[in-house]
Amino acid sequence: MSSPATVPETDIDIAPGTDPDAGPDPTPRRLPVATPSRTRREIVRRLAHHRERLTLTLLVLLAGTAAALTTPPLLGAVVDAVVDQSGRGRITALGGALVGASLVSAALTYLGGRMLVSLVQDTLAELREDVFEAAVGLPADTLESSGSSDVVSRVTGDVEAISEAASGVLPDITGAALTIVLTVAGLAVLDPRLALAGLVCLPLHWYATRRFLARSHQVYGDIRRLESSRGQTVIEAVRGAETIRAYRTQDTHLTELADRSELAIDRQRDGVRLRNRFYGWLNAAEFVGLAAVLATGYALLGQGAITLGTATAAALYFHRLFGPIGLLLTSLDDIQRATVGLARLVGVTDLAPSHLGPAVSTAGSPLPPAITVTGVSYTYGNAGRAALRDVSLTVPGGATVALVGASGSGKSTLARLLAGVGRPDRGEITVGDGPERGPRYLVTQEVHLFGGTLADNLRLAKPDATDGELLAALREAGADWALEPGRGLEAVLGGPDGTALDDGSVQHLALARVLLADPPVLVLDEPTAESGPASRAVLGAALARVTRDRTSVIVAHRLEQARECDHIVLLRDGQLAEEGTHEALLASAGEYASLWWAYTGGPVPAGGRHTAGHSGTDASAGAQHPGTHAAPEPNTGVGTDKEH
Ligand SMILES: Nc1ncnc2c1ncn2[C@@H]1O[C@H](COP(=O)(O)OP(=O)(O)OP(=O)(O)O)[C@@H](O)[C@H]1O
Repeated sequence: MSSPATVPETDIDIAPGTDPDAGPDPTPRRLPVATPSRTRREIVRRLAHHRERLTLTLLVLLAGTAAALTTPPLLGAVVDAVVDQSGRGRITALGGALVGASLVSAALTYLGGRMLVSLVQDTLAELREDVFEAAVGLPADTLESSGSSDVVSRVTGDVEAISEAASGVLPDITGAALTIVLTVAGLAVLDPRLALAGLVCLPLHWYATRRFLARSHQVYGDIRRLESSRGQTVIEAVRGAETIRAYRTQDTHLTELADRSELAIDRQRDGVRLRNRFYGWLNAAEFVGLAAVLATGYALLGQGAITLGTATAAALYFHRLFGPIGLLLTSLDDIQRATVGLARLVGVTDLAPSHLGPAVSTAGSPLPPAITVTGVSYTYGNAGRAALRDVSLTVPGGATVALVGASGSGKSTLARLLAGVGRPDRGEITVGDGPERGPRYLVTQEVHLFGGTLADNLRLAKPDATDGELLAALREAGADWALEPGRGLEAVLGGPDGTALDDGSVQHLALARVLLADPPVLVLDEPTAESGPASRAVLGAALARVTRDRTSVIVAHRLEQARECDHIVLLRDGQLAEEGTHEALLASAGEYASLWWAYTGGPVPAGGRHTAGHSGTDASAGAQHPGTHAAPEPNTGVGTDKEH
């Protein structure tokens, strides 16, 4: 596979080039937005899952509308009965039928509306879940480059817009659409000429609607993007409040926020202007249509072609259309907003791994997959220098490979790419026979603990794990502290009343999560870096158990950790400098050997020097001058650049 496809093979657009917020500040690359046809297909596909419910709902609504449409002819019949002096009995019977039809219509319309809302809300809930799932699974670089508020605004603002449209206008517009169709049919039954007269308003409706839709899609899309961009500015300012205060750049940030708010407000004003013009056109169309029906009715009555009751029924029918047509067209506003929201949600779901290509399947394969890295280069967006340059290596299936090298040599960057977090600018990474994406698991030293119990934190990795499995994983990960009396799976972690865990314990928990998730490929970035010497030994043993039977890559800060691995890769300045087994690398007397002898106080390789006897020497510390075999300084801890 060549360089990464940022957008999958589904037909989705990156937000249009006419990005209105390209004004005050270049905004981050946006998450994709699905095209209208892709959005339609997705909605149809999702509704098809509820085919029976949908059919039943439409039938109930149709029956309700049909019942309502019996009222104009019944009223017309009352008029004729009065004109013909048919007697009180007939008029009373017609009145009773009118009341009955109205009650049946109201009951069925209410029931159909409730059924429709519940159906749409269920479908929306499924979509929302998929969006969350896709967002959580997005590579960090996609999220970083699109700005976190983009995702946030999609799962809040967009879902809200759709939800409002679904419960507010959708039942009404479905009823309105049915009413329009049945009313025109009713008019045609009364007299086709009356129906034709009513239809003269259609060209005006058509013109106004097309004009409105053509512009409003763009305007509403712009509004949502501008709001998301404004949100991003606020989030960034809150996150960086300390820095902003330290550098006294509050004014700059406030100006930027004001600029973005101004842009959003301007575009919202455009939206209001657009709507007002549209409503003006609708009123004009209704005036023309009713005038045409009344004039035609008057002419036909004059010729004796219809009765007064029929003319009355026709006028009432047409008048009944005002409401539904107006409602349908004015609801286009909400529908348009909801459609824009849907396109943005479908755009995110299309980024889910299932849409990006087949996941690597290890089913049926006895060995965990090998990882092949070919000519991989990577540069961070804001950095001038490449973090990785043309790196190629192979991790055989089931092997454990250590990455070592000076601080900043690219170990963490390579680890992230190997774990599928971010994609190389050039070159490719394959896992087994599969593409770049696959079931890989990354553990960094920054293990996140969520509020909740120990069991909750473990079940993140395997939601259906039994208590027995959780305890077994903890035991195997060396987390004996968790099994002590008074602790246990229900111990609450974090918070004022919760159990505080030290760094080593948190690492145990991370390893237990790996055992539960049981991934075929595991990438561990500095897994024991934060632990003290005693717990380091326990963690080291646990690490050996965790890496067993999987393909593992470990960013090894301590050389004794690297020594335990099947293969060692030394990076220098973003390039692969040395690789081999511990013994082979010592024999070659290169940089690795130099670091090792410095650490253990053993022989000094030719041309090298070392400071002997550091306990716990960091494999990356001290080697700040790429290419030199300078001995490491005493261990000063782990690399400091943790901005990944
Ligand atoms: N988020 C980032 N943005 C820009 N540059 C970065 C970022 N993260 C790392 N770098 C740069 O990329 C290069 C490789 O960094 P990386 O963290 O991969 O090295 P490392 O060998 O893991 O270092 P350490 O042992 O200190 O963690 C360094 O020059 C670093 O400054």
